[in-house]
Amino acid sequence: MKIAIAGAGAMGSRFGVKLQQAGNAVTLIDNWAAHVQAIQANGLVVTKDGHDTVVPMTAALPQDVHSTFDLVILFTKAMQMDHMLQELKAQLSNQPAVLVLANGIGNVETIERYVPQQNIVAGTTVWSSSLTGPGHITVTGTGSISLQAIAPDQFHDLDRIVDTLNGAGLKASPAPDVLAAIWKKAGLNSVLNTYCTLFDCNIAEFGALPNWRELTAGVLDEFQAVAAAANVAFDAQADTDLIAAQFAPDKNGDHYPSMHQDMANRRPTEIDFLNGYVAQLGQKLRVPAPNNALLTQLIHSQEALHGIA
Ligand SMILES: NC(=O)C1=CN([C@@H]2O[C@H](COP(=O)(O)OP(=O)(O)OC[C@H]3O[C@@H](n4cnc5c(N)ncnc54)[C@H](OP(=O)(O)O)[C@@H]3O)[C@@H](O)[C@H]2O)C=CC1
Ligand SMILES: CC(C)(CO)C(=O)C(=O)O
Repeated sequence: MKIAIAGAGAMGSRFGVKLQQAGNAVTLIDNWAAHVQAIQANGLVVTKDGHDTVVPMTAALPQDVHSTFDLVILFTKAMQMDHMLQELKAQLSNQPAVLVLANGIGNVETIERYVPQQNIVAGTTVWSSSLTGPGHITVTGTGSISLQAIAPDQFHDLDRIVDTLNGAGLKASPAPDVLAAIWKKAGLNSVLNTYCTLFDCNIAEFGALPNWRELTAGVLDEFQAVAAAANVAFDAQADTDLIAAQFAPDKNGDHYPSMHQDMANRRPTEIDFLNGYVAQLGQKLRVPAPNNALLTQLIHSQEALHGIA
């Protein structure tokens, strides 16, 4: 398959390598010029278990991409997605399938402004990765992907996408209810990303806290109440189990969540698409979500203290 990874930071690069190694023609597209130039000049450096591998890859700034693709995988941050879609309008006019696996709630609504519903596939992933510097990622653990077409009756290529991802060892499977899957992942991120950032710890260290279950329930019980009012299926207990499954080192125990990486790199976080989204929706639906509102304020305060606009 001819695949564009639009947003080739930590995750986009990790997925790009795996898809290329499985025989796909992959182009990494990103707006960070130093990152693109480093890959063009030296290849992408992937550090795993202390060993570096250099992978030659095609990388380009969005304005320098002139080919068309069968599949565009969107892996920007939630707040960069609109801009990336605008930049790729010419490529999107060729009607590729567009797959989004970025974290946060509300990405599909952004994509629908540029891509017909029948071409959109959405999902979530618990793979992880860190962007260590321009042209350099560090990876640990393994993960999986859940995905579904937004208009399943009109999209007939899901099996091909699932097979392509699985051919690259990415462990993909169709989700019966994609909105429920997105909320489930957002619940996990609203616990792990937010607390690990505030406590400056990795996922295993959060899991070792004696009160991790109370901290988790404070977030997820509110998610469940807001989800019920919004007619979205959400099970706080199932999400707690998914969170507990991340603590092992061969899963995501050694990983510092992407929000922690953003704060460390002095970059804006996705908090408004996670706890902040649920706090705001709760306000609109008259379902109180004070813990999520407070956590949103705490992260924004930390951003301000770090000088992040
Ligand atoms: N990292 C992870 O383990 C996981 C992340 N996700 C989700 O995947 C999506 C993509 O996240 P992720 O891959 O972590 O994103 P990254 O932060 O690695 O990269 C996103 C973009 O931010 C910019 N950027 C990042 N770091 C720098 C820097 N130091 N200097 C300049 N620009 C920089 C680049 O684009 P630009 O120049 O255009 O700003 C880059 O494409 C998000 O929704 C995230 O929540 C999901 C699962 C796990
Ligand atoms: C915590 C993790 C790895 C879960 O997959 C994630 O989504 C992130 O770092 O943003």
